[in-house]
Amino acid sequence: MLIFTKKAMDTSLKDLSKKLEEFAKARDWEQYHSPRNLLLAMVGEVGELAEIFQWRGEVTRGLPDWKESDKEHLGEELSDVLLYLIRLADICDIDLGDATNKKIVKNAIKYPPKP
Ligand SMILES: Nc1ccn([C@H]2C[C@H](O)[C@@H](COP(=O)(O)OP(=O)(O)OP(=O)(O)O)O2)c(=O)n1
Repeated sequence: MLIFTKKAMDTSLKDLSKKLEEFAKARDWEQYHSPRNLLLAMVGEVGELAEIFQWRGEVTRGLPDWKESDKEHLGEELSDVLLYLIRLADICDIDLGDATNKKIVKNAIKYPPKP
């Protein structure tokens, strides 16, 4: 049986997409959210994400040695990348959930599991 936490159940790509649309509308920022601007903003956030790992050497899964504040920072930068990605997909009229599910199927055909 699959058990979801309340947090996970409450959040879908569509929910996030709607929140981002409302966020942009409320600030009259839709004019800035063009595909190219969003792509550049996302790449900028990927750079900030990379900075967190820069010079640390290899990192153990689960980040057991990291300070809570560093983990929080990581969560924020991951979120920034995701938010711009979702917004970019939305502005380009791509259903990201659907496209991702299709890509997972395609990947499974291209890379079959070990017999
Ligand atoms: N025109 C904009 C500007 C910001 N945001 C949202 C999406 C991101 O989640 C976040 C990015 O904000 P900042 O540009 O202030 O970047 P950071 O939060 O990374 O701040 P800093 O660069 O100071 O660390 O705000 C947005 O949707 N549209």
